[in-house]
Amino acid sequence: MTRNETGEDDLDLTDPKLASEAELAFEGALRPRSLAEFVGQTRVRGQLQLLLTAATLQQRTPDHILLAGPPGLGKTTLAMIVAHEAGRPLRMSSGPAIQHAGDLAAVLSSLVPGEVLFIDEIHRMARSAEEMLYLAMEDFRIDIMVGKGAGATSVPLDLSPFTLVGATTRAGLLPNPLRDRFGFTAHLEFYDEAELEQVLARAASMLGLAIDGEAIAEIAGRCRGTPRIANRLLRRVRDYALVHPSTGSGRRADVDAVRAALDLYDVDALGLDRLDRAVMQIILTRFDGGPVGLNTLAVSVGEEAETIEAVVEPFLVRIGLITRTPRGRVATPAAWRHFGLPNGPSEGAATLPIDDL
Ligand SMILES: Nc1ncnc2c1ncn2[C@@H]1O[C@H](COP(=O)(O)OP(=O)(O)OP(=O)(O)O)[C@@H](O)[C@H]1O
Repeated sequence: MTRNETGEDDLDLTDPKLASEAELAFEGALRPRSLAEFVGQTRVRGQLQLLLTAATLQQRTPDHILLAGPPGLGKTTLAMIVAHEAGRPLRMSSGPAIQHAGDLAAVLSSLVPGEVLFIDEIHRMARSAEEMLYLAMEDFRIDIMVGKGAGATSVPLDLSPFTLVGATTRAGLLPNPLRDRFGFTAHLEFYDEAELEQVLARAASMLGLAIDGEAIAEIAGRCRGTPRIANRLLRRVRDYALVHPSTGSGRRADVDAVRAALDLYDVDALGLDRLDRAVMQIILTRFDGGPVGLNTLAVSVGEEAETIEAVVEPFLVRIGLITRTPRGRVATPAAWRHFGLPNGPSEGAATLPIDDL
């Protein structure tokens, strides 16, 4: 990924991970501040509301919370909301920033009573820090090692009570002792189109962009069930409206503007981007529908196997374009249809263009 002169990254618009500083600022402005404003995730919202209200009634710090789910679904936003709703300060950190137990000790020992500590990507924290966190979460205490070698002693240090909110895209990578110490785990789901339409309508009004229901629905259908991608696509639509003003103000976008903007950025009607299409074209044309192994696919499209496995494949499976079999990935009949090929593996496959691989 490269940084262009406007400070934005040249990125795939449909990459659910956070991209640039410009996007960070934009997201900050759009984040809902309360559970009531937070769209969708009804079950998780209800669970969090109960947990927070019970803690308030008992005048204690809320239990530790683990937020699990794919990138861009609102984990950071929910952590901020938890602190806000509980009326407590928030400290933000992340797994990659905690590479030694000492890094964690410095954060924990400086927390004020009742503070909410958010650790994003908690599965990437150093193992030694994880072990320190077990005790901190359970007893609000840590043991600090003083000295080295045979003369080293451990000195206990009491901590202020705090609420840990951990976020992870890979809950399975967390060791059981850590997972078990969270009082509640929220599993965030992809959003349906009606929910994404609400996210988009709210963001459009905050951006001062007049956009009708049909245009919003068009974006909602292309954003992979992910609010971050929805907001990002909306931003490109707003750019398009500014550059191609249909009403003179440049603050109005209709469905034609949405289609033109998203076609320009290679995001198709199902939300597939260039990489998704490249993967599908390899499976459909070069391997006549599959099965194709992950590494073969990665080499064929010139991408890391990890990216194919973590970003491309889950989406293609979720929208029913491929299935995973023990022998590899196989295109479904819906995939043949989406790419304009009548009926599964056949001589027709050879006609599919592979020019943008
Ligand atoms: N339920 C929601 N309602 C409205 N906006 C939302 C919702 N969920 C997420 N968003 C918006 O989507 C963007 C991304 O959300 P957030 O940063 O919380 O995702 P995340 O799950 O923490 O992502 P990552 O795993 O990459 O850190 C934010 O701008 C936020 O405003």
